[in-house]
Amino acid sequence: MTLEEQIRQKIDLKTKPVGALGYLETLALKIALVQQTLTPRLESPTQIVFAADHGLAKNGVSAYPPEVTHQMVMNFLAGGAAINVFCKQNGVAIHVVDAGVNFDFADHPSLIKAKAGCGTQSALYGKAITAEQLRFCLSESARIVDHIFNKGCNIIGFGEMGIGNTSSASLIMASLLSKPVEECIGRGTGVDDEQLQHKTHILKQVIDFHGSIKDPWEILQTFGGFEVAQMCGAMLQAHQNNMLIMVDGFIATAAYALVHAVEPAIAHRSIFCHVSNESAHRHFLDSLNQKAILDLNLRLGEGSGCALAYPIIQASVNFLNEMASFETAGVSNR
Ligand SMILES: O=C(O)c1ccc[n+]([C@@H]2O[C@H](COP(=O)([O-])O)[C@@H](O)[C@H]2O)c1
Ligand SMILES: Cc1cc2nc[nH]c2cc1C
Repeated sequence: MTLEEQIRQKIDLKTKPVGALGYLETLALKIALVQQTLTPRLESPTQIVFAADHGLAKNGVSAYPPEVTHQMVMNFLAGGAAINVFCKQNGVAIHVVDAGVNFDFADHPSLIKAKAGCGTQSALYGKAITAEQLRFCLSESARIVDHIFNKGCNIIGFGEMGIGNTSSASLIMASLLSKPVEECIGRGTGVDDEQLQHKTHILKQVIDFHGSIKDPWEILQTFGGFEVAQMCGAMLQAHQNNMLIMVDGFIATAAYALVHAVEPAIAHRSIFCHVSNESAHRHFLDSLNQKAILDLNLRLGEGSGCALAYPIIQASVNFLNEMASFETAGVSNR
C-alpha cells in the first residue's frame, strides 16, 4: 500500500461512518501527505502580518485614510487588534513585519523591520515597485520565514495590513485570470456605492495605462504592494521548507495565486482558511480550485481567518492521531 492509501485507510477505520468528518478528512489527508507520516504534528503555529502602504491609497480607493496602516501596526504591537485576540485564544504566535509602511516605528519585540520603502508608487502612473525593491521583498521575507522555521514552526499563516491593498489584489486577480478588472473589485474596507464607482474608474485607468501583463513577477511589480510581494517570498520559502501554509483572505489569496503561477506544487501544502466577504474572493478561490474552511462574512485581513481556522486544522490532526478505530474500540464496522 502507498502511504496515501494507508492514510486513507486509517481515516476510514476511525469510529465514524466513512466520510462523516467531511472536510476535516481532506485536511487530515493533506497534512499527513505533506509530512509523509500517519501521525502528523502541528508545531509552533505562527502568524505573520505583513504591513505596507500603497500609492494608490492616495487616489481615493479606500474607505479609510492611509495613516490607518501605521496606526493599526501600533495596535498589533500593543496587542489590541482582532488578530492579537484570536492568536492568543488559539495559541498561535504572531509577528508583524514592516514591509514598507510610511512611518518610522520604534523597536519592538514583535516587530520585524523589513522596509522596502515608505509605501509603493501609485500604479496609476507607473510600476508600483522597482525591480530592486521587489528583489528585496522576496529575499527579506524568505529570510524571515527561514528564521521562524528554524525555531521549530511547521505551520505558518499569512495575513496583511495595508490601506488600499484590495485594489492591488483586484489588479493582480484581473491580470492573472485575464478578467475585466470590474469583475475583480469589491468594497474593501467598506466603500459606498459612489466610492466603489470611483475605485472602479481608477482601477480601469490603471489597467488601461499598463495594458495586458501576463508574467506573474511583472504583475506583482506593477500592481504591488510590498506586503503582497513579501507574502509571495514568504510563501515560496515556506513551500521550500515543507511547511503548511495557511492563506487568509482576498489579498493573501492574490499573493498565493502569483506564487502558484510559478510553483503549482505549493497547492499541496496550502490551506485556505476562509472565504472573505470581498466579493471577488469566492470566484478567485474557485479559479484556483480551492475550498475554504470558514465562510463567516469576514473582510478584515490581518490573518484573522487563519487564526480562527487554526483550531479546526488542529482538530483534523487530532482526530487522525487520537480517535479510536473500529477494532480498538470494539465497534462493529458494517
Ligand atoms: O482579507 C480580506 O479578504 C480583506 C477584505 C477587505 C479588506 N481587507 C483589509 O482592509 C484593508 C484593505 O481595504 P481597502 O479598502 O483599503 O483596499 C487591508 O488592510 C486589508 O487587510 C481585507
Ligand atoms: C481599522 C482597520 C483595521 C484593519 N485591519 C486590517 N485592515 C484594516 C482596515 C481598517 C480600516
